[in-house]
Amino acid sequence: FCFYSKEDFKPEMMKGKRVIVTGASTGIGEQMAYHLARMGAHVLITARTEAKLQKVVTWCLELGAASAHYMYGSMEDMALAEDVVKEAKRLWGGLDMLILNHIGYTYFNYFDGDVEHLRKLLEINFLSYVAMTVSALPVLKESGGSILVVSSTAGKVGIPFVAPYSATKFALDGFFSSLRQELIIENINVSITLCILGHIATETAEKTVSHVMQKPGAPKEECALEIIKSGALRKRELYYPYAAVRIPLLIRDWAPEFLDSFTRNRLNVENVKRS
Ligand SMILES: NC(=O)C1=CN([C@@H]2O[C@H](COP(=O)(O)OP(=O)(O)OC[C@H]3O[C@@H](n4cnc5c(N)ncnc54)[C@H](OP(=O)(O)O)[C@@H]3O)[C@@H](O)[C@H]2O)C=CC1
Ligand SMILES: CC(C)CCC[C@@H](C)[C@H]1CC[C@H]2[C@@H]3C(=O)C=C4C[C@@H](O)CC[C@]4(C)[C@H]3CC[C@]12C
Repeated sequence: FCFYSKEDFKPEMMKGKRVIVTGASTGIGEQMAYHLARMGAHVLITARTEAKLQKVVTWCLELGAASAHYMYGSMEDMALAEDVVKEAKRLWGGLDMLILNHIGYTYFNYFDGDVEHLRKLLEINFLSYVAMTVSALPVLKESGGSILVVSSTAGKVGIPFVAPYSATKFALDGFFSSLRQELIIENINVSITLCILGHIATETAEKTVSHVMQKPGAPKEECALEIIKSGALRKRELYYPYAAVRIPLLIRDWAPEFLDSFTRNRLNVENVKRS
């Protein structure tokens, strides 16, 4: 019964919806913008590099977006985070979906003790997500909208060489899982979907980790579509690729030492030289 009663995703669900996608100049965010455009949504995309955003907007219009706009700047600046939501209100008079996806640059290596890097990364990867959510909640309440938070296996289990990044992703789980409970208690019709992603073949990821991974990452196009679907269906969490993410999570609380050693064995750690 549970299986058959589940609602299916249809692209028409996103037609005319007003969506913000952050970090959409490259990678998974860029692919989400293209999927949304094909579905006939209104999109407002963000990142730091204006030239790349311009190209993505042009493609979105070509693909059939109801409208496509961009805003550029660094998400270290909480004023920008708030301005993006203000711009959506100005353009469309409301908002249906907030997709929080951007991340700041981080290294893949032994923790180097740089606390300032961690502080900056917390601002970009975590605090700006909270700031955007605070600004967007009133309009999302009006529309019965959704918040999608893009996270990672490294935001649920301990993975070596990503200590600062991992900290910011664990923070997202704590904050947004707590907020989700409060929205439910108060009968507020805004969904929160935490998207737990494994290794995805984006340019940044391939550059950063191809030397330690034994297999190539999953396709970014399919990943982007699964994220949109999970938000439209108001799921609590998404696991993509399903088995590669879900199985470690099931092992996590029952055999943590086993998962730790399995993870270390799965990475070519000898290729990581202390920098
Ligand atoms: N790829 C992977 O293997 C995995 C990715 N994820 C998650 O998926 C999401 C997307 O990752 P992916 O597509 O690989 O990332 P990319 O590096 O391809 O894209 C990152 C985006 O964020 C923007 N960005 C970078 N720095 C800032 C900043 N300071 N302020 C605002 N925007 C910024 C970039 O544009 P610009 O440089 O122009 O600002 C770009 O648009 C992230 O949340 C990541 O944690 C999770 C698990 C695995
Ligand atoms: C059970 C285990 C075998 C699973 C191991 C999976 C590990 C190796 C996977 C899961 C999540 C992945 C990281 C991620 O989330 C995002 C980024 C940011 C990007 O800019 C650069 C790559 C990086 C650091 C990925 C590196 C590889 C990670 C740690």
